[in-house]
Amino acid sequence: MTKPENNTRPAPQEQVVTVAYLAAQGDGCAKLADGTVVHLPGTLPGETLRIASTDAKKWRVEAVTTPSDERVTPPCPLFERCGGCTLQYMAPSALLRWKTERVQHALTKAGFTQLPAIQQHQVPPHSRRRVDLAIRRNGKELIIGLHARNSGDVVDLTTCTIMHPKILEALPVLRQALRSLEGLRQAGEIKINLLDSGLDILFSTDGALTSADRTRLAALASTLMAPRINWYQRGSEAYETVAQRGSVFHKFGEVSVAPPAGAFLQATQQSEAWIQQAVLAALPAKMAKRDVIMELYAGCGTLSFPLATRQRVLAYEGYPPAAATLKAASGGMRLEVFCRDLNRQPIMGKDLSDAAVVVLDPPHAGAKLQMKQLANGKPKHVIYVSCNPAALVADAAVLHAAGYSLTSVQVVDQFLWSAEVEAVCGFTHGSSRRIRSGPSRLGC
Ligand SMILES: C[S@@+](CC[C@H](N)C(=O)[O-])C[C@H]1O[C@@H](n2cnc3c(N)ncnc32)[C@H](O)[C@@H]1O
Repeated sequence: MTKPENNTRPAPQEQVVTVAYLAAQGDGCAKLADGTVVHLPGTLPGETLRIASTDAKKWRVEAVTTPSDERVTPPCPLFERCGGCTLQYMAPSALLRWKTERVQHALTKAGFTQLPAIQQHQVPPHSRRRVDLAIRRNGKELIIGLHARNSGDVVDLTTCTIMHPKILEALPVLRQALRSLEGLRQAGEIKINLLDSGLDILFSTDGALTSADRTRLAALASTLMAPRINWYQRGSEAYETVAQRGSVFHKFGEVSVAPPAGAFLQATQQSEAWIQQAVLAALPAKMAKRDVIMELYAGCGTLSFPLATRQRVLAYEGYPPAAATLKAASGGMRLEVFCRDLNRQPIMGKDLSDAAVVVLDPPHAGAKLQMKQLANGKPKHVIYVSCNPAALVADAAVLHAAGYSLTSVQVVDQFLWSAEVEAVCGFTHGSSRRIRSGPSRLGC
């Protein structure tokens, strides 16, 4: 018997649309015939597309009929599957321009209508020195990689266009060694930091390590010449060192620090230098000997040590191991370190007003409570390092309302082919100094 035909499914509708702009995550946005805006991932401004839908809500791209000049062949063979570098079809120069526009848009939305010339920087491929990957058992295989697009599956990173070669080369060795761990039942996570002392590894498993596992991990540290491997069982707060074969250190300029496992570092060595230089360049030209810089969200000292070469610095950090690292390395410098949760206990306005400059580099969510206090204290200069344009809108709006003007902006694209962007913004209170506005300058 032949199956009756299902005539209930509607025929797909088709439309031809033109992409007008990119949304925050880089999806192309186009208007349908009825004026509705649709998000079309994988498309670029100016492109003409044939799109189709069966329910008038979800539209898919059938064909890019007029591709943009800025469309390129994605360099990574895993591009279609891996959820990591979703914008690889965009020429790097277009990507940097778009990220710069996002920062400009954020500052304009915050109220700063007159923007200074923006210096831009972009890291090259194969430079990422800090990765956070998922581990999965798949039969006899072990997968280490990033989540697939729109799914919880993990794509094995057999290659990668962003990772530093030293991390990429370690992955086959890690797969081989972690596969044999009895404590790894189905899943785990691994963070790898490429420090000056070598690979620093922090990983988790869903089971307890056996003594045989610990022997295997000691051998793994030797094979990778990794000075340290730390481990925790999922759900546990604390990690432990399971292999240590040498000292762990990382240098910020002349200063050597011993970062805790999984420590925050800027994504690449080059972008770290650009961010440091941008912060130093945003300092006022003249400072008195007694002037103090207050630094909030200091981490292990990426900015603290360069700043301390200029002035006395009071640095605040909320993660105790990072604050301890910073403190341990601060000897002999004009640097005092305080461990403080700035969400619970922000520095009060009256204390901030004593600082000649406040430098802050908050996490992704921004610094809402701390900004209120900055607006109360009104220190003369504020240097804000942003990793999230949405948070920048809110935080910079507080400065605008408090009477600050924007004096410098540098954009650093350190997460190539993603929508992430860093910006270093200098603000001055009550400045009547006219800023030089003009076209952006490419500084990379
Ligand atoms: C974007 S990182 C910047 C670190 C450092 N400036 C650097 O460039 O390496 C943000 C830092 O803020 C710290 N942090 C996050 N939440 C905090 C809080 N509530 N109070 C104080 N510090 C916090 C994190 O531990 C992290 O070190």
